[in-house]
Formats: sequence, structure tokens, C-alpha cells
Amino acid sequence: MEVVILPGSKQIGALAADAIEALLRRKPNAVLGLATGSSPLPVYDELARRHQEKGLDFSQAHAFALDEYVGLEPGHPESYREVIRREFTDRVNIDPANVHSPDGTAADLPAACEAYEDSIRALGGVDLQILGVGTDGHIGFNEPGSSLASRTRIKTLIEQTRKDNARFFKSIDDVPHHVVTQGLGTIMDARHVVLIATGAQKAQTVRDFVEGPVAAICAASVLQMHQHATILIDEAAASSLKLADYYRHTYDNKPKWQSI
Ligand SMILES: N[C@@H]1[C@@H](O)[C@H](O)[C@@H](COP(=O)(O)O)O[C@@H]1O
Repeated sequence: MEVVILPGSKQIGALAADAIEALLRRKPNAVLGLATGSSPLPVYDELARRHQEKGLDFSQAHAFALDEYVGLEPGHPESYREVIRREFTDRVNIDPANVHSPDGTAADLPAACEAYEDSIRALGGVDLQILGVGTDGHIGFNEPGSSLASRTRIKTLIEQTRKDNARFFKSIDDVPHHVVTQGLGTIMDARHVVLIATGAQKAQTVRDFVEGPVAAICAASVLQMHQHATILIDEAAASSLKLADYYRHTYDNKPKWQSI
């Protein structure tokens, strides 16, 4: 796990975009893993800018969203399929046919979850997965107690997550109780994961998953077992870390040629 502490969202967006740009130049048909929430937005803004101003090309790329609410009607503005489209994929030249999301409206949800796993596998797996983290340590929608080996499946949201996400809906009553999410095992299969967390409200969560024990009670802690996990955080989110100075020292002394 590499922890990189940066001054703010702009620098975080630029560094994550650098990794995605380098990947696309090396492998134009790369498979990107996309996350919703506010944390990844600076990355999407920066990628859209590089596409518009520098012609960064997504025409052969593929993308898989992490998760989706169950039961929102197709086209609902807060369905993650729509959010991903609005915040990112409509702003670059990725082929809409190459952008995949779990289907939260399928009549047979378990079959749709299996099909989703199959489609990720068929494209050779995710090359770079962008992640945020919930205040309870969830990644995707893997709430506390999720199996560390889980695959795409249905989960029930914890009340705190529904409260956190109520800001996107008219009222908390409109936030679905159920979701479909890639599992922790699915996320662990990505070749590189880049998790972004900003703000003081994430400080304890970051401390728990970076420096606490690996445990299902804090799903993101599974990333301690990942071979290439990069954690991009701002000063506020880093404020409870015990080893913050060591992470800063390590990053400051990294060889210039070595990217995240
Ligand atoms: N399912 C998403 C997560 O993928 C995301 O990481 C989390 C944090 O969102 P934010 O970045 O807005 O704090 O929100 C939702 O619950």
C-alpha cells in the first residue's frame, strides 16, 4: 500500500489522471474501473480536460462501474449508471457500448451479478480501479461484514450510508435499501487500485483501513493485501495517521521515474 499525502483535490486529480494517461498510452484498450461519489470527481474533471485539450484518447478503452442501486427506474438521475455517464464517460470519447454497470433492475439479480463478473473476466480484468471510501470503510457498496473474498452480489445498505447518500435524493426515504456491488474479491482482482479520500470526515476511516487490522468490519482494509494499491489523500484525511511523516518522506524520496 502506498499512501500519498497531497495538498488538495487538484493535485490528487492530476496524479490519478497521470496514472490513467500512462496506462492508456501503454494499452489503449485498457479496462478502467469507475467509482461514484464526490471523491473521484477531480480525476474525471482532469481526464475530461486532458481529452479536450490534449486529445487523450479513450476510443478503445472499456469501463466497469463498481456498483448500482437496486430498483431505481432506468434513467433515474441518481442511478450510478447515469452518474458515471454524466460525470465522466459523456465527457470523453469512450464508446458508450464499452461502458458497463451492474444492472439494478434485472428480474433475476443473482444471474445479472454472475453475468457482470463474466463480462469483466471476458475483457481480461480491470487494469486500474478508481475507488472512494464510505465513512464506514466501504468500497463499492461492500458494507461492514462483507466477505473479503466476495464477488458481485446484492447488499443491504447500513443506515449511515443511506444518510450519507441522502444528499443526492429528495429525502432519505428515496434512498434505496438494496444495491448490487462488485465484491471485495472482484476489486482485489484489479491490477492497480487507486483510492481517493479527502476531508476531515474521512480521517478516522483512513486511519482504520490503512493502519488498523485487516478485517471485514472495515472493508477497505482488504487493500492492505493488494499488490498495487495507491491511497491518495489530502492533509485533512491524513490527519489521524500515525505514520503520516513516514509516508511523506517515502513519497518525497521516490525515484523520479517511478510513478504511483
Ligand atoms: N458507493 C459509493 C462509494 O463507491 C463511494 O466511495 C462512497 C463515498 O462517497 P464520497 O466520495 O462522496 O464520500 O459513496 C458511495 O457510497
